[in-house]
Amino acid sequence: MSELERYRAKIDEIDRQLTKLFEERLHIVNDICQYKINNDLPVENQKREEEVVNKNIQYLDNKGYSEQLKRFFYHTIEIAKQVQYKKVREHKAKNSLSHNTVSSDITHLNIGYYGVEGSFSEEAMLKYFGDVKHAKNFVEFEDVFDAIKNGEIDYGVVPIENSSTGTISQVLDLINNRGLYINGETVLKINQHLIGIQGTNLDSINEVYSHPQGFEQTSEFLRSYRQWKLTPFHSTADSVKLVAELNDPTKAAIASQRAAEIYNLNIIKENINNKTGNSTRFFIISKNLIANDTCDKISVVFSLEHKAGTLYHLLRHFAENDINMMKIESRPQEFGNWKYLLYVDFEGNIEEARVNKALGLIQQGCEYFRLLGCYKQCDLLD
Ligand SMILES: O=C(O)C(=O)C[C@]1(C(=O)O)C=C[C@@H](O)C=C1
Repeated sequence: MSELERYRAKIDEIDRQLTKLFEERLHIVNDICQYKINNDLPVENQKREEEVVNKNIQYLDNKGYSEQLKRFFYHTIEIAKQVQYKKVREHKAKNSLSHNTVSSDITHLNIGYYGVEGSFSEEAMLKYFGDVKHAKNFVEFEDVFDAIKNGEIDYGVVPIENSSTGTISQVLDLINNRGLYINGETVLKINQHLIGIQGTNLDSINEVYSHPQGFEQTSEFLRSYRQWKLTPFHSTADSVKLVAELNDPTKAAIASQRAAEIYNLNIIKENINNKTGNSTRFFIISKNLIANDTCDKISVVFSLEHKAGTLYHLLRHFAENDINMMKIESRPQEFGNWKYLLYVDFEGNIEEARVNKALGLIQQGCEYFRLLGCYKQCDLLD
């Protein structure tokens, strides 16, 4: 046996032991995961991770290997988390598919929407759920998410994308960061109007209120009135409410016809949106992953590592499994600079083998992965 062969024989024996221990560790990780599922605990526990790393550094005879051991445990724990996330995902998918769906009996549900009465989100809620008797409204996007998290409402309705201004990134980030799920979607045609009190006209106005989206969607019309002060407000409907309260012909709002009717104001100039086919897509969100076999659209989010070809290597799993991607959006990660999360919507149901295969492979290729929802896609208006 040459010298090199002798060293390799030693390595082989160490690797054999490591493999055995690795397997044992993963068995325990699975047990921990089951305990976490049963007790509704999160997979990640950063305090425990630090303990694991620091404790083991103490065991080193040669502290010069501290950095390397730290990296070794970083990868080991990362693998443990991926195994747990996969198990949690499978558990949730199984549970939700067997008995859950957005209930058609909505009388006992608490539903909330973004904005005040008359908001587009309220209209979207009525379109999706029908005649909701006791809906709650929330002034900020965060408030809708907080109300779902603390159990004040079962479902929330929020805008996610406008056909001319694009994704409302804040809502996308909130769904992921707050750990909530998308249960459905609906789309509304959005006609924006210039609204004011009796006696207001284009010459009397000096200040206009709206949500920033309202300004963006009507930017071409507003370009002819550069003298107007544009003041962003919580929501378009809230702006109408404010203008009604101010009762001043120099103030106007940009919002829907319905908001103008509710607050008893006049439309000074109708249909001022840049695009005639202006429409907005809304999400119905909740704490639970809710799906049944009628669902045909899936949303996921995963991290993009800082390596050449990562995007291609992850996205190819969609093409190779014959999955039609509908939308991709990249957003900066919450922590760390120049690190991104990729949000992908695609056609399919989480029970399909091709979907599970693709998601499994994507999950293996990234540090962070989360299923955001499996729901029924709505007809997009032209
Ligand atoms: O101890 C736990 O809670 C685990 O899930 C195990 C483990 C690990 O691999 O050591 C994995 C994930 C957690 O973030 C912390 C630790």
